[in-house]
Amino acid sequence: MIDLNAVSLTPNGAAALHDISLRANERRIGVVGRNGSGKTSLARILAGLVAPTSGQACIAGIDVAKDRKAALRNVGILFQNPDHQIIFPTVEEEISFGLTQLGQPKVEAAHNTEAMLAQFNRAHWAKAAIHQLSQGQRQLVCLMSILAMQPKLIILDEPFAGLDIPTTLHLGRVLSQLDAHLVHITHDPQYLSGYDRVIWIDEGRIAQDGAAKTVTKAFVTRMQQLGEQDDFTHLSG
Ligand SMILES: Nc1ncnc2c1ncn2[C@@H]1O[C@H](COP(=O)(O)OP(=O)(O)OP(=O)(O)O)[C@@H](O)[C@H]1O
Repeated sequence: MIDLNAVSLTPNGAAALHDISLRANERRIGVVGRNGSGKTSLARILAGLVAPTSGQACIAGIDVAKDRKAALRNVGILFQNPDHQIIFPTVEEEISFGLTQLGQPKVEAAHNTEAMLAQFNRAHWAKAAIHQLSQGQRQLVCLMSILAMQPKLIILDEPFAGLDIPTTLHLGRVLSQLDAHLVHITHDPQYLSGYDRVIWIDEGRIAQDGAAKTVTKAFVTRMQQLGEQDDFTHLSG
């Protein structure tokens, strides 16, 4: 599913990712790392939203930076802040937009939008004004927009940040039931229990990659050691 070959990303001259090579086919992959370590940069590369400065990123055999249309079919990305993703005033417009981007005629897109809302028992949201929904509800709209497009891989960049406990649990249940492959970026390793693989990114490089339990344990131990030092010298920039 994921094939990164010597990927580097150097926006504005400073490297965010250095020479990352990675092959992965697990269904549930976690990504952890400090602030500024390169997690979001990696997410944007995987989704094809930015092209690597050097190297190549392929998802399901597609170079996602070069073939944007195929990338849209294969990869969905859910950002931490739904407002960075939402473009349209109503829920049905937001969900059907992605489907028309995939080439579905308006009638088909409308039908599939209705089906997606019904699947989440949210048919009554169709005409709702998105700005009147809560952050958790807007996050669910974004997730429905992505799921409607039936991607093979979904990238989650801190999907629970700012959500209350019941909303987090609800979204977590929805995510755990998905057939799609997930790459879940988080600062909270508890969300990665039961995952197939965890990758720890540090200063734009893979610091550790392996079984979820082993990597999250090493990561937490290291983060606690750094926390005890009580300084911010590791923050890049
Ligand atoms: N478009 C850009 N222009 C300049 N620098 C960038 C750009 N995108 C990322 N960077 C830099 O690359 C580094 C990695 O940033 P990134 O957002 O990927 O980190 P992160 O691990 O997601 O951080 P956080 O956990 O704080 O969200 C940072 O030093 C950041 O300032």
